[in-house]
Amino acid sequence: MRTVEEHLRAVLSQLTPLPSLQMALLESAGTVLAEPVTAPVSLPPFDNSAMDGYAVCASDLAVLPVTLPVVGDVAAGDGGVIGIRPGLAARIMTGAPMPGGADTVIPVEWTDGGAVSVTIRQGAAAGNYVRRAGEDVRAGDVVLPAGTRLGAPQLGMAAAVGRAHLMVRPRPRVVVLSTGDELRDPGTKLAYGQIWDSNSFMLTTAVNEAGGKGFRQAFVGDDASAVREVLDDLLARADVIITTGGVSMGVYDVVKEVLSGGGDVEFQKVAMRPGKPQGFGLLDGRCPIFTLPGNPVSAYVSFQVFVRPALRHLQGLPAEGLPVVTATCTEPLTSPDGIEQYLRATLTFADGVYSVRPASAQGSHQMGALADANGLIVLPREVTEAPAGSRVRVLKLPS
Ligand SMILES: Nc1nc2c(c(=O)[nH]1)N[C@H]1C(S)=C(S)[C@@H](COP(=O)(O)OP(=O)(O)OC[C@H]3O[C@@H](n4cnc5c(N)ncnc54)[C@H](O)[C@@H]3O)O[C@H]1N2
Ligand code: MOO
Repeated sequence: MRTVEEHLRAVLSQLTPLPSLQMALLESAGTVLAEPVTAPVSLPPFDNSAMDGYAVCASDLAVLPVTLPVVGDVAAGDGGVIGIRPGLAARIMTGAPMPGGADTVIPVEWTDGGAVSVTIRQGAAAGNYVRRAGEDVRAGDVVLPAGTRLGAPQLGMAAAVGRAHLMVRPRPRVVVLSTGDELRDPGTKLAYGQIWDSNSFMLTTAVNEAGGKGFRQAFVGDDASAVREVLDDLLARADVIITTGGVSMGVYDVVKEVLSGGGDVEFQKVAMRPGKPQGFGLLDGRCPIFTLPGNPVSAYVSFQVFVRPALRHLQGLPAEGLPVVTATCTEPLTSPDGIEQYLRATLTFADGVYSVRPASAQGSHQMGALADANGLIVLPREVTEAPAGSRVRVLKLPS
């Protein structure tokens, strides 16, 4: 049997990051920058007011109250035609350019709010509520390095430095296909022996959580020609395909049957629980395909351990898995020798320390315990026993 590390290495060795392309700003949400973004101008581009009030000369505020004539208004967006000198004030709005000659801003609350002349009750030194040109970003600064995942603040930053398009690596389009004669769509009636397809919904969501673009394909039954037809079809629109089911030792294990022949996909037993039967390859020599086991918990754990790092690699990011913490386990644990075990668990953080409690239900069909968990305890291959109070590694599940 392969170890988890060996299987992951074998998967990653066959993947190359997706080519970068130019995308409009909003479309690029969730993609990864393939170029550094530099600021063509400083931000703010000009000295401006942080408050609605009056632009004045600080030297006029030595004795208070003081009354000054108001020479005019400056609003945000004004081209800055107004200037003042000592003895004068300009009414100014937040974001408006500082008038020439003014060196400080007095908020309207510290004044009588006059339009023709203003009486100022409270003073301030030069620079009060003035936002200086370049105090946020300087022209020429790299504001977003290549390899940044574009979330809301990063898109805002790109827009703030005037970018309408960015060179990015797109979110990999990942199509999830469940297989099995027993499957039916949620919302329909079940006959005895049937179950609702949960894997495709779970994994499509997991893809999105991992930065990919998930698409759920309607499930197919245990029919080799139907599976082959759907897979052929998916080649045109998927960067990655994930199947679930049909890969163990049963006589209806149709995914294995369809993909074993061509040599594109290798089926392996990996020394892990859950998730032992794994398949991976390049369909038609080009499209990565993961054939994950059908048991829902096995499929989910396999996704987090193998598919998540692969999706990151495709986006040119380090092929990392879920974040890991060390926690004190509240219960004694046992594990078969030579198998890496992933136990569904509840992770808590109190007084600066993580504790973790394994779920009592650890079957690979037991979705209840998975849905209730926020962590996976990882027991390495060589560990067969861990007494209560042991320090264990825990993968934090996306929330
Ligand atoms: N003789 C052996 N039998 C099994 C072995 C083995 O080594 N020798 N391995 C077991 C392990 S471990 C796993 S994991 C499963 C993997 O089986 P398959 O990938 O072939 O999956 P299926 O047989 O199609 O289904 C397994 C199980 O999961 C349910 N399932 C399948 N798809 C879905 C879905 N989309 N949504 C919800 N549930 C699904 C299915 O009904 C089965 O109960 O094989 C063991 N057997
Ligand atoms: O490996 Mo199976 O994935 O244990 O249930």
